[in-house]
Amino acid sequence: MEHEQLVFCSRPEVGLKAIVAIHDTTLGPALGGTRMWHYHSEDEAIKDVLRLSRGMTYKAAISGLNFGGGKAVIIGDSRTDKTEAMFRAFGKFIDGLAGRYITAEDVGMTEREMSWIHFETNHVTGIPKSLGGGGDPSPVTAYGVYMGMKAAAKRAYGSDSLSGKRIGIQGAGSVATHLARYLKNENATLFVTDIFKEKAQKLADETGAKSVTPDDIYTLDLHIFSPCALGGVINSDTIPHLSCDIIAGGANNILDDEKKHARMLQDREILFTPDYVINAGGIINISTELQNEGYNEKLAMERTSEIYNTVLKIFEYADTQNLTPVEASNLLAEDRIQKVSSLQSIYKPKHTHST
Ligand SMILES: NC(=O)c1ccc[n+]([C@@H]2O[C@H](COP(=O)([O-])OP(=O)(O)OC[C@H]3O[C@@H](n4cnc5c(N)ncnc54)[C@H](O)[C@@H]3O)[C@@H](O)[C@H]2O)c1
Repeated sequence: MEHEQLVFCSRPEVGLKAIVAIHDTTLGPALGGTRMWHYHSEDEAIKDVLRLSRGMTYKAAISGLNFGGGKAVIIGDSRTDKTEAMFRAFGKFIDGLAGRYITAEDVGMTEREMSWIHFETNHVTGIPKSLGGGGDPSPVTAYGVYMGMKAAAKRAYGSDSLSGKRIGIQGAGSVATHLARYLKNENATLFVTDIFKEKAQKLADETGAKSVTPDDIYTLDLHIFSPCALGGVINSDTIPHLSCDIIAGGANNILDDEKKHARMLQDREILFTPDYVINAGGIINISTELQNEGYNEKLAMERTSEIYNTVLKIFEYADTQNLTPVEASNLLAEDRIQKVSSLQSIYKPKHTHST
């Protein structure tokens, strides 16, 4: 997948085994979260970090940000294995990359760990608001998913109102919770699921959703299916069971095989809203932490609301070029990277540089 750099970090005394992947730094330093997950093997972790970091390159590019794509994974159980020493060791490895990679939160991480990493490096975002950061980015991510979902509804139904729409949310974690609140306020009819039944039930109780089993979410009769758990859930096994008009979710890499499964959805006339476009609120949020003026929530929300227009633009481009939305989005992102890259031959005195 044409990565620039893959870094293995090991400190057995504190249980740290981490991998950092830097995919592309044409637009700027590689920005992307750290995921802590109980991978079954190193191979599985490598595959995940390679895919996720590539996704970040496209996400930053399509969102108009001056950042490249990177991601890190820590192999371990986020419920039992976390220690201050582990994350400080990780912070030292990040610091060693001297700003080529800037980390943030992802699945399995909280502000507490970001603060531990911050003890050792400044190349970290998503630190608590009390320390000048933006805190947990998931509320902004959810807002972006909501905006992207509305744009998809506009495209499919001619109106972006989600009132009365039957929407299934997979995963009852951070992004899903904030998303469900927006959807409840619009009077959507919600269904939620999680591998931890009590999490799904808690969200259902709060939002008036119906809690369903993890298997049933794929077969429900829905207007919109919103995967907000892990990647790869739209695949050759699940696509034949789906009964929905739109897929618009916050999870990364929702399609198991991007090309093949985007086509399969197109053939079934299911509108797929590219995940990395609509879940970009998180990176947009943390990117404002890196400005000279510091974190700016209002600006983050304003920029995230632009996801609505970006999604409509992608659908239009896909139409005119006879592409799937994912192909269209990838081409638009690559086009921006290429055009910005071609500007590097213009001489610019160092003191005028800005990010
Ligand atoms: N947090 C952010 O700001 C952000 C930004 C961009 C993308 N994302 C992506 O959104 C997704 C969710 O992120 P989050 O921060 O809400 O994570 P989270 O850990 O808070 O929530 C994920 C939830 O999904 C559940 N889950 C896992 N596998 C499942 C399955 N097969 N069926 C049903 N439930 C399942 C987990 O139990 C958990 O409750 C991830 O793919 C993440 O990469 C998050």
